[in-house]
Amino acid sequence: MADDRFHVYDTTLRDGAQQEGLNLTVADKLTVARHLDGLGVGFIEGGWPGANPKDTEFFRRARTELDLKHAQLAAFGATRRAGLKAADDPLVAALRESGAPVVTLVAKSHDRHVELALRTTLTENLAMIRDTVSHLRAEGQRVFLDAEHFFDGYKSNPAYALEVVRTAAEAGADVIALCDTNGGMLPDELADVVLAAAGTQARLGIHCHDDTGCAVANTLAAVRAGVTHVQGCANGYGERSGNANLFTVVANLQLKRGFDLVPRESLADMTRIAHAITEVTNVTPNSHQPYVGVSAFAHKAGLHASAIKVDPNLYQHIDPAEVGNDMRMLVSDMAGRASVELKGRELGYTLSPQESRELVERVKVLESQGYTFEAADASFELLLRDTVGGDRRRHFSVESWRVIVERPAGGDVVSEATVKVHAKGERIVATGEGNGPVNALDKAVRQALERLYPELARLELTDFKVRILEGSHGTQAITRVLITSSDDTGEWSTVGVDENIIEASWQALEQAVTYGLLRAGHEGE
Ligand SMILES: CC(=O)SCCNC(=O)CCNC(=O)[C@H](O)C(C)(C)COP(=O)(O)OP(=O)(O)OC[C@H]1O[C@@H](n2cnc3c(N)ncnc32)[C@H](O)[C@@H]1OP(=O)(O)O
Ligand SMILES: CC(=O)C(=O)O
Repeated sequence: MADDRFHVYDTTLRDGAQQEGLNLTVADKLTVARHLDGLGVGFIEGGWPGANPKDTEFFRRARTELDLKHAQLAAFGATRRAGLKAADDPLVAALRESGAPVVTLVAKSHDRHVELALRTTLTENLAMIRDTVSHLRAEGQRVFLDAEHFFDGYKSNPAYALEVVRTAAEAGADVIALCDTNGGMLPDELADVVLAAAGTQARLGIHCHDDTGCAVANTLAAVRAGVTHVQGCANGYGERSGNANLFTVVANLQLKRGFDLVPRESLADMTRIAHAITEVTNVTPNSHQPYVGVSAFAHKAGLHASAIKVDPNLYQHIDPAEVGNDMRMLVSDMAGRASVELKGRELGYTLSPQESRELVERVKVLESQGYTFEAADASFELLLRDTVGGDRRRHFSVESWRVIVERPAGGDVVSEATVKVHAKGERIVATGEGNGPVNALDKAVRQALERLYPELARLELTDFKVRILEGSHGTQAITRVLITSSDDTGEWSTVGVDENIIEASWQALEQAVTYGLLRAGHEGE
């Protein structure tokens, strides 16, 4: 069970699910809950039982299907309707019957919202809070209260906003989470309001939206001002611009402020967990996300690399391993000798100063022609091998290739490719038919080489991207082709550039096959 003195409260399955385009099934929610529990958060808000069948079902299935090691489940819902008894409100009943040990009630704390949105009196709103909290407490549930629009409410009517906090605490709510619902606050003004709310003596929490890009900063400012309960969402999911990113909040508090929030080994699993959750949500991971993004510790500038060569801490705020991430060197026209030397080391090669100089020059010239090695790791390694070993990658040489694309009268378009290659002392001529010219070339080259290199059967082209580099030349523009290939154990990318799209594709394809053969253990002749 997590430490009760400071709460890490996740609301991915409720507020995170309010993100446009994010739709979770009950099974997805159960999976995300397991990942969050693996991270060691204290509370997982599972949804709003009674508001929709899926959330009700989630709490029903959670009873038997979730075996949480750290976290407690929280059911979210609103205070009773105006004019109704809490015990008679069907939505309050759904919270009671959810089986969740914790209920988080959302309550209005902004006078204008009470009058305009709830269409009731300020006094009745306080009664709704008091009744609902005390009813659920009497039923044996722990109650937290989300004071909706607290900061805007405080600006409008400070005495009323504070009265909401007091009323909830006196009725038995353990934590009053102050919500920046519209996400419009900045850290300094938010901290001042938290300090004012601390005068109520209630235990305070914080729930921030990211509409000013300050949700994490606001959360940290609130902690500094005394809150002991932080809410947020995995990967910063949430309505509009999202919620405070819980991963960033936890990493900041634990690594920069010395809080002991999640087990050290769980923090070191954070990058994996963040990505595992994106697999479930089907939301493309933000590669630039602090701490856990794939680019969070990727270095492109040559000057950075030259300092990192001496000491990685010179250009990194933490050791990436603390959050389960890795440092990566990117090679591009911004590289220097140190960049390629370190990248070489990452790939298992030791480059001499002369080789590094030569390689960096080749990279810069090729990038000026349109190649990109940052996105084509395998092409860079082949270039490196050429540089250090003097063309060590000849598994086959190409005499010629030809592609015919034809649409016979009344028929479908067909492509046919012929390749003439030399490999292991043989001259081989092979043809392939495909639904497009690149597919036909791919089949022809496999047809030519598979007898000599049977491992090629495991190689698969998984992605093919084309980009026009100089649009001003219309159909004569320079084309860049990036191919991603995979085998049983991983994937790699290669690049080709030419005015002719088929030649650019062929370059990327030839390198993809060569690299695949290297991976299969063939050093080449
Ligand atoms: C800031 C936040 O993100 S809070 C979470 C918001 N999340 C959601 O709204 C998602 C789930 N919501 C729903 O499924 C639906 O809105 C329901 C089931 C809750 C309510 O649906 P409906 O009964 O059709 O009402 P509708 O959504 O139109 O209006 C909400 C009602 O709740 C009332 N209400 C709003 N906030 C509160 C509150 N804190 N306490 C009590 N009642 C409230 C409104 O005044 C309105 O009442 P009315 O029916 O008398 O007009
Ligand atoms: C409760 C909540 O999600 C908010 O006020 O933003």
